[in-house]
Amino acid sequence: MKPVSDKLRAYFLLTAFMKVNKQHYRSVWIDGTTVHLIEQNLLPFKFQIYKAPKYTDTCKAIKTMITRGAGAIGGAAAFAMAQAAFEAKLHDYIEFIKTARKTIEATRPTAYDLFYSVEAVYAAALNSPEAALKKAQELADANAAAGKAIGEYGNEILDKNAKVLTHCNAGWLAFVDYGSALAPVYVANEKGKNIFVYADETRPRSQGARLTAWELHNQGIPHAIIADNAAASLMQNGKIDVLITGADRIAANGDVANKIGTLEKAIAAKYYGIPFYVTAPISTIDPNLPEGTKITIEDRNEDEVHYATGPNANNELQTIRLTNPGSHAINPAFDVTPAALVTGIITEKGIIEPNEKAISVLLKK
Ligand SMILES: CSC[C@@H](O)[C@@H](O)C(=O)COP(=O)(O)O
Repeated sequence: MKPVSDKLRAYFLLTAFMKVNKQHYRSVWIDGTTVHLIEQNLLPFKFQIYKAPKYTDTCKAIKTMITRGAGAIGGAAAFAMAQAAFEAKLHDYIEFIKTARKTIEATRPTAYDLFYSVEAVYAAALNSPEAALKKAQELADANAAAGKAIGEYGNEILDKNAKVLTHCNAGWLAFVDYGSALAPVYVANEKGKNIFVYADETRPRSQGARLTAWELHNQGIPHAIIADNAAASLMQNGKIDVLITGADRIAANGDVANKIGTLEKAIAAKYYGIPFYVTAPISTIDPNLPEGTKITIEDRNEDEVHYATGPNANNELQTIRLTNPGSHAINPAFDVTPAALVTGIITEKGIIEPNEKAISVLLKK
């Protein structure tokens, strides 16, 4: 990937607008060699920063979903690889960074941004820890800038007063900044288009009900949370104009892995003739995977289905069981939507058709 120019970086800083309590935050950043991450497991009830002084702490943050979402995972993984390079100075340098690379790559299997970032920062780390840190920072800046560009391109598909359905959270929390699926909504509403968003709750971890809703509320975007099983009925009743989601990995033929539940929304959208756009930076496209069926789908712990955490009447966070004690649950984290159900992929370099030819042209740009 091309390094972000000083001009682009300055532009980004001037136009940054993802704010919490009037202060601009990224979802992940590095200060010295300590990685800072917004603790997403506590949102929307508590806003807290998790500090990761060692690369293994950053790995833990990715594994336990303190940070989550393809772009944020990519940013965190890039910084983890840079942290490892500094830690490696005290050890057999090459052995240490090799092991660290494997450890970081083992944190989560589906989001391609993680592998994309680790590969690039590892290559830089072969030169020096300083080069690794520089590369990691460039990747984080590029991810934020990509979100802004996706927002500008995505704005073009949104009519005034459009009603958008989104699934999971692909807003700025899921990236370094700006986000993918919510970025077009942010840009369109800045331009006065009055977009309304339906946020699927997105069980089992409820990223839609918790994170997307929190983001939209903070940005003053009109929205409603809907139960996961409500979307098709809303489509049938003409309440949804367009679907926009993020992506965790896009295969070379345009098949899209995204949060579990995306596939059924895409099928319903096709049935009702509603356009379905996927938003993603180029770092989410895996050119080595010919089709989506080859994408590794993460199997997560069944407790995510059984339990949920939220505030009780005293505003203390409490975890409660939701399901029949004694029953098992199955918890695949992602599904694959075939390219034939996707209207277009909105990237930082424009909107493309979801097919092999368009993707290979895009990757050469
Ligand atoms: C920007 S990532 C795409 C999203 O729609 C979604 O699948 C996601 O946020 C990833 O899931 P998560 O398991 O929360 O890391």
